[in-house]
Amino acid sequence: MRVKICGITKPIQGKTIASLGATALGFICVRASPRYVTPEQIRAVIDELPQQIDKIGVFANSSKEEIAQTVAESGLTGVQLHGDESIEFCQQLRESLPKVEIIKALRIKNTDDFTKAKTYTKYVDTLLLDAYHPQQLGGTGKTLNWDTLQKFDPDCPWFLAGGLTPQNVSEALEKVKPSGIDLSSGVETAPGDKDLDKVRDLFEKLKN
Ligand SMILES: O=C(O)c1ccccc1N[C@@H]1O[C@H](COP(=O)(O)O)[C@@H](O)[C@H]1O
Repeated sequence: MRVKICGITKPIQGKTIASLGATALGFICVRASPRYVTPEQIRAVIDELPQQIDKIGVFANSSKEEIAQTVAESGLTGVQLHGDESIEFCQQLRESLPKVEIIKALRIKNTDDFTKAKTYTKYVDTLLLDAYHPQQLGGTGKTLNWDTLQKFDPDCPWFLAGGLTPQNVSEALEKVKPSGIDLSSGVETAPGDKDLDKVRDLFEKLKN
């Protein structure tokens, strides 16, 4: 199973989290977020990482040009679209960045959003489901209702996100069978500052 730890800001934390077992690290490219990092800061983290780990930039309603420029400057291998990006936008971005993994994130408000999520599967590489919050785009610590996700089985790989912690991840994975999980605020001491003990605890829980 893929394990993505998101909201990395510090090279030493990125390197340690990769060595603990993360398969992907995420970098917030949304300026309004307290976890925002510039392309130069992302590059400084990526320079310390093993080649095989996925390096995902998180964007929300950015232009294709801005995304492409950030990818080129930083060395990202994937982009997570966490805003209101349309199917057409995802399709065009995939054409212009054919070697980059395109992940469409959907913030789930009600069960209609599962149907909406499935309409993207042909046009992206991966889906990500996060919890809806009226004021914040992500990194909210809010969980999805995992019971409603038991039958979610799209035609492409998908990440479960939203409020996952070392304490609740086992319960989530008993109920839901995603291709990967994504954690941010559940393994932090403060926004953008990862708690390495919590990350260790997470990987211990995932071994069982
Ligand atoms: O983390 C942020 O600040 C953020 C800002 C804008 C869009 C997405 C953001 N984070 C994403 O939120 C989810 C879940 O986070 P959490 O585990 O509930 O804290 C995760 O996919 C992050 O990539």
